[in-house]
This record gives sequence, structure tokens and C-alpha cells, in this order.
Amino acid sequence: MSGLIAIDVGNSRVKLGYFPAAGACDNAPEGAAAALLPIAAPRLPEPDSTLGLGSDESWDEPLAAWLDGLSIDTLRVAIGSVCGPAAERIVAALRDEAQRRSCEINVVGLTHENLPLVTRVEAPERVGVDRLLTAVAANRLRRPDAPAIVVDLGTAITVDLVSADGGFEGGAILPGVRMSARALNEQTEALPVSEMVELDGSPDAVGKETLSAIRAGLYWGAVGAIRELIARQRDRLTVTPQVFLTGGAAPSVARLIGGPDYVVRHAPHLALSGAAAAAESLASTPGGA
Ligand SMILES: Nc1ncnc2c1ncn2[C@@H]1O[C@H](COP(=O)(O)OP(=O)(O)O)[C@@H](O)[C@H]1O
Ligand SMILES: CC(C)(COP(=O)(O)O)[C@@H](O)C(=O)NCCC(=O)O
Ligand SMILES: [K+]
Repeated sequence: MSGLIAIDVGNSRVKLGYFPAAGACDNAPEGAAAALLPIAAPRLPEPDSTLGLGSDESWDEPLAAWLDGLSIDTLRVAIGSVCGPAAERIVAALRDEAQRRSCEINVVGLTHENLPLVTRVEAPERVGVDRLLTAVAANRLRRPDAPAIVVDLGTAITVDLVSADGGFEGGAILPGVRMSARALNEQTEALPVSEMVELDGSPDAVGKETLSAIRAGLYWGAVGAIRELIARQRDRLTVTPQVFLTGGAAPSVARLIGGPDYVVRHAPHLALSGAAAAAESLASTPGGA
């Protein structure tokens, strides 16, 4: 059995997902649900199992344990990266594992050039491939007549527009929650660092001491910025968009982003699923991987 290992290399974490059926097209929905989807866009592949690796952790043990649980005889890998050193590290770790297990390894790097996605931006090669991968995934999730807005709350926060014809139109980039927390600490004399765990749950907007005030600002600042960007992107559209939310900070803000005229869906593995969808489309392209 081989399946596919999709990898999304971000600036904070490397995310791996195992897709046992990637390459096969047996997961398209039937009946009424199928009528809601474009013919060329079967349902989004979902990972059976995922692994997240932080840059300051050791990777060998968790990676070996995760691979043991998959019982695969070939490492078929599709990788999308916005952080070169972490990408090199994970590919080296996988090659070591392949050698140790005497199994074949095949790594495909995903770039704007081999994704099933039209980009309407000035320099597609400079757009983070994670943004493009989530757009590929959004094209598998959205109704064929509806545009999508994809919000990725990672190291940075991105809010991107995918038009109803499936094109990546660009979007907005702002500092992520942890990055903002660190900047407040590093660039002032008096402000402490607010740890991420302290952002779980909605803080009171009127902080009664410094840390509570920082928490209020970071949390509601991110929520407000995202809501404003969605509203402004939505203003350009004639059809109500579907909004998809992903990334490390998505669970804590998901329920607060919804607006009066759009529906928000939390999709935890959007970039991984987009990478699996891209690998599927490459495998079905003559001359593809
Ligand atoms: N409990 C939390 N509350 C708010 N934000 C969080 C929390 N946990 C993680 N984050 C945010 O998620 C980011 C990591 O998300 P991730 O999607 O893995 O990033 P990347 O793709 O950039 O590596 C952190 O930088 C931080 O901003
Ligand atoms: C905006 C990003 C830093 C987000 O990365 P992440 O938060 O997922 O680590 C990444 O997509 C990137 O490096 N982009 C390059 C510039 C661009 O997308 O236009
Ligand atoms: K990301």
C-alpha cells in the first residue's frame, strides 16, 4: 500500500497528512450532493492521520512512530513549503527513514507552476504556496457558483479571495497572533510576552492589567482585522462568498468570524488537503508525477 504523504511547511510548524486513497477518484459524492459540485472538482481529500512538528522539537522519533502507524511500503510525498530550511530538514528526515526501512521514496515539490490553479496576481512565483494550496482546496469545497475567501491563521494571517471561476485573486497578509505578541514584548520596555495558551477563550475587551489588555488587543484585533478584510473583499463580489478558516489559531477564533451574509467553515487541514488534491491532479496529467 502506498497512498500519499502531503506536507505543508509553514514558518512555525511542519504539518504532515496521510491520504490513503490519494490518486484514486473513488471519493466523489453521489446523487444530490454531486450536483452541487463542479464536474472537475470531486470532494476534497481528507487526511486519515496527521502529524505536526515544531521547529524547536526533535523530529526523528515522532516521525518514525507516525510512519510505523501507517504501514506503507513506498513513501510518496508531495510537499508545499514557505520555509526552505524546514523543508530541507523534513525531506532529509524522510529520506533517512526510507533508507532505514529499505523503502522507495518519491518527493514532488508543489509550486505555482504545477498546481491546478489559475492565478491572477503580478508574480505568482512570489506568492506563498500555502496560500495557493488552500485556494486549490477551496475550489474542491465551495459551491461552483460561489466565490471563496480563505483565512489562514498561521505565523502570519492571510485572507485570500478565490473567484467563482476558481482563480486565485490575491488577498491580504498581516502578522499572526504569536508574532504580534512577540513584537509587543521585543519592541517595548514594559510589555511582557503573552503565551498562546492564554488566548484560548474570548478575553474581556477591557483589560484590567497589562497582560489582560494585551490579550484583549491581540485577540479582538485579529478577529476585527479578519472581519474587516472579509467585508471589504466581499464588497467586490456579486455572489455571497463561502469563507473557509484554517491554521493554528483558527479554532479559537472560528466562531467569532461569521457575518450576517456569509457562512464560515473551519477546515483544519486545508493546505494539506490542497496538496493532496494537487498531487492527484498531477498524477492524472500525462507527463505529471
Ligand atoms: N491557542 C492559540 N491561540 C491563538 N493562536 C494560536 C494558538 N496556538 C497557535 N496559535 C497561532 O498559530 C500559529 C501557528 O499556526 P500554523 O498554522 O501551524 O503556522 P504555520 O503554518 O505558519 O507554521 C502560531 O504562530 C500562533 O499565532
Ligand atoms: C504569508 C506567509 C508568510 C504565510 O506563511 P505561514 O504563516 O503559513 O508560515 C507565506 O505565505 C509567505 O511567505 N508568502 C510569500 C509572500 C506572498 O504570499 O505574497
Ligand atoms: K500556513
